[in-house]
Amino acid sequence: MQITATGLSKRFAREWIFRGLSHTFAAGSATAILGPNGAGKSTLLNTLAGQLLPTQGTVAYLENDRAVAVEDVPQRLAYAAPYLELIEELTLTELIKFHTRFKPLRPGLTSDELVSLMYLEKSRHKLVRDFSSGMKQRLKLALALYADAPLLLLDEPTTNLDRTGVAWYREHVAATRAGRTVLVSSNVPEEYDFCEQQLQITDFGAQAAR
Ligand SMILES: Nc1ncnc2c1ncn2[C@@H]1O[C@H](COP(=O)(O)OP(=O)(O)OP(=O)(O)O)[C@@H](O)[C@H]1O
Repeated sequence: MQITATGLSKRFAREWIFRGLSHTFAAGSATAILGPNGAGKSTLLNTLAGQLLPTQGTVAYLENDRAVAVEDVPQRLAYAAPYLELIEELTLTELIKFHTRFKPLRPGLTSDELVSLMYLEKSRHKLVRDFSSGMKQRLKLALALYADAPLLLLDEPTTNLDRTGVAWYREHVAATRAGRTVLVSSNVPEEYDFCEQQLQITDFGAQAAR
């Protein structure tokens, strides 16, 4: 899916978070959205995904040369972020079953295979509430990486992951990124060094707005 931002600007109250951002995210490309804490990376991801309305400017989506309406973006979107919560009252098996009703896995991949890919076989019947923070992050990532969705948004993807977890993320993002438009919001090179493009949010930030 191609995403074209034109003159995109977002303001919360009196504060411009970014302003005048025009950029085309080509179908199949991977872009890192970089900037310090609070610079507006998550806000930009959410605006590009159509989850937040821009204050000014537009976002347009194109899939196989056809325009996609913003209300049809969520079904094409897989999103992992620290602020997106898992349903903690469910067991792993229940959660995958529930989640994949709305966001199916890529063709041919079963829920059992997903559990194996996450190395969580022993935790099938454990409540997600009782997972460690690293296990929860691996679960969030796996549900996004292995979703059948052409747009993949990863916000600070290695949050809570140890060295093994980071290596796992890198292996599985490499295995699943082909053909998808990937946006990674990050401060950590090992999260985004596979991205061929980088966008510095501060280039479109408060200073640029003055
Ligand atoms: N709903 C909101 N209402 C008002 N201000 C908001 C809202 N969401 C974000 N902000 C503000 O927008 C700015 C950018 O926040 P954002 O979370 O996008 O930054 P970030 O670059 O992703 O930060 P981090 O690296 O810490 O995750 C911050 O000043 C934040 O307080």
